[in-house]
Amino acid sequence: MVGYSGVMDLMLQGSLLDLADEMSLGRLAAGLHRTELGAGAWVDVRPGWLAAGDELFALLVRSVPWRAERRTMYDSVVDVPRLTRFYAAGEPLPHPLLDTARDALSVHYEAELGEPFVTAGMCLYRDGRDSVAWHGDRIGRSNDVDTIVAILSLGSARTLALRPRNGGRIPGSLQKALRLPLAHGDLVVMGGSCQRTWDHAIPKTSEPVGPRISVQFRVAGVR
Ligand SMILES: O=C(O)CCC(=O)C(=O)O
Ligand SMILES: [Fe+2]
Repeated sequence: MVGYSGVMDLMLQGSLLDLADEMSLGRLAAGLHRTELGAGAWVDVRPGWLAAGDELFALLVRSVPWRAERRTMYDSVVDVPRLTRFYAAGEPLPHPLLDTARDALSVHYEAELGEPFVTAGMCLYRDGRDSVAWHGDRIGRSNDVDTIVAILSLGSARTLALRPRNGGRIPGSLQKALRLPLAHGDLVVMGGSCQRTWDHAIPKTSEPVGPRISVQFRVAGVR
C-alpha cells in the first residue's frame, strides 16, 4: 500500500511532468541569434521560443475564422494561396499566450523599435502547395522607414526565404539569399531596413508537409 508520503511523491511527480509539458515561452534573449544582412537590415532567430505549443496550434487551426486569400497584395501582384486572419490593434487575440508573446517582444525590442507591437496577422498554410511569393511588408509606413516584424511559427516546419531586393543592387546589402528553416515554436524577427531592402517568401514545397501557422506581430500602420 502506498502511504501518505508515497501519494504525495506520486502527485508531485505528476505535477512536475505536467509542468514540463505545459506550454510556455522561453526567455527571449536566451538563444536569440542575429544575422546582419547589410544596408541596415537584420534578421533574428530564436529557435524553440515556444515550448509545447501543440494545443495552441490545434486551437488556432480550429477556432480562428480563417479566410481564403488569393489576391493582389503588397506592392506587386502576389499569388497568395493560404488562409489568413488579421487582428487589428486592440482586437482580442484567440489565446492569452499570444498577448504574452506580443508584449514580451515589445519589451525586448523597445529600444530598437521605439513603439509596441500591436497587430497580429495570422496565416495558415494547409500543405506544401500553400505559400506566399516574394514580397516585403511595405504597406504603410514600412515603405519609407525601418520597422520590425516578428513571426512565431507553429506546426509543420517550412522555409522562410530571404533575398536582397532589386537583384542585390542596394548599396551595402549582402549579396546572397538566405533560407531559414522554421520549426514548431521558432521565432524569426526581421528588422531595420529588411522590409525595404530585402524580400521574403514562404516557397511551395513538394515535401509531404502538414499545416503551418505563422503569427506576425507588427506595429501600428504597417502591413
Ligand atoms: O508565414 C510567414 O512566416 C511569413 C508571412 C509573411 O511574410 C506575410 O504574411 O507577410
Ligand atoms: Fe511578409
